[in-house]
Amino acid sequence: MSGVRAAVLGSGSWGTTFAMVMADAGCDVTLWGRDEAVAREVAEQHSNTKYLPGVELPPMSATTDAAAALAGARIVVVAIPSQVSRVTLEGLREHLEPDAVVVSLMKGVELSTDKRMSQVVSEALDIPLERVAVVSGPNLAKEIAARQPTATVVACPDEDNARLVAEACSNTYFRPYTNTDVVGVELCGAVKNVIALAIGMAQGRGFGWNTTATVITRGLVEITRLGRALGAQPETFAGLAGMGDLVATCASPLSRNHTLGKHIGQGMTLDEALVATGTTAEGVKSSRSVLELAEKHGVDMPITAGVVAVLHEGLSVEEMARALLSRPQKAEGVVS
Ligand SMILES: NC(=O)c1ccc[n+]([C@@H]2O[C@H](COP(=O)([O-])OP(=O)(O)OC[C@H]3O[C@@H](n4cnc5c(N)ncnc54)[C@H](O)[C@@H]3O)[C@@H](O)[C@H]2O)c1
Ligand SMILES: O=P(O)(O)OC[C@H](O)CO
Repeated sequence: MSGVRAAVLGSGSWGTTFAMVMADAGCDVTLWGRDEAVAREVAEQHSNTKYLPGVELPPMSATTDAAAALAGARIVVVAIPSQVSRVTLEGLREHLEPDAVVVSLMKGVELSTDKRMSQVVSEALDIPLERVAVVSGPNLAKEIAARQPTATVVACPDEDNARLVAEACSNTYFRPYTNTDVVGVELCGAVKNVIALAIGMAQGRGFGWNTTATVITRGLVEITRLGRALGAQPETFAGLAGMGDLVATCASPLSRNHTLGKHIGQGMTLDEALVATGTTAEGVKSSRSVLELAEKHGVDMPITAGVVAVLHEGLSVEEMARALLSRPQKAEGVVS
């Protein structure tokens, strides 16, 4: 999409990779981050060795000046940790162009409000939800930065805006599909991180593929159950943002949530696991807000509850497994 001005906020793994995706799609991209050295390296040396070692980036601008990044930007992409997005975006609101479409790449649910990231973006920037899109799918940044083929979902209530964003990130290795089910796509992205933590815990404890397949499948049931209670479309859960991302995140050692869970399963404390994993593992905090959201809507999410209990309440992985398997027998299905 030749020449469209885009700003990407967040110069970590996914922000830098998505800036690369859009630049390779023909956009005129400026990457914004807090770190002056990273911005200089991206702009002058076409690399970001802290987050994407060994990757050669296409030419793009990079700055720590948010006003400069946002000036003239038709598309603004947000790729910072979910829990700091509200305060960060409130500080940038005055620089947003009046016609800008804002894209959330974040896969989390806000603590204290239990809001999805598109809701947080809309409130923090004071723009309608029709101008907020979300991108979610099986999108491990390091594989995409190596220009390996993948697909994703661009969801927005306004189909024209979904198409605008899809065109702006469509290139030879990245294929977006559009969708209007923002609730479903966003919940898939946030809750799969919690399920990936559970699978990492199981694998770290030494459990094999039967356990992994069980947790993926029943995890998808939990995501679907919550999504349906919140008005999502059932078919979203079988798509790229649902099953697709669950498979990628739960199978790959590149997933930070999976890796952190594995450290816990191998016996580390949460603090030790956070240090060992580094960068953002959204599921650690979002597991609590997802569980709260489920409780508010009367939705049963036993795997999510188990993850919260292991991470934050001192339950062991063995105790979590026993608790999950000792629940009353029932028929298989999404609603049960
Ligand atoms: N990495 C992936 O493969 C991937 C893929 C899809 C979605 N995501 C999602 O994208 C979001 C960002 O993840 P990431 O992988 O880029 O994380 P990251 O840890 O690699 O980078 C986060 C960036 O945000 C910056 N940051 C942190 N606090 C900030 C603040 N207060 N103000 C401004 N900048 C701040 C950090 O300096 C860093 O540059 C997460 O919600 C994640 O779930 C990541
Ligand atoms: O590294 P994770 O666990 O944040 O997962 C990255 C992406 O969300 C995978 O699609």
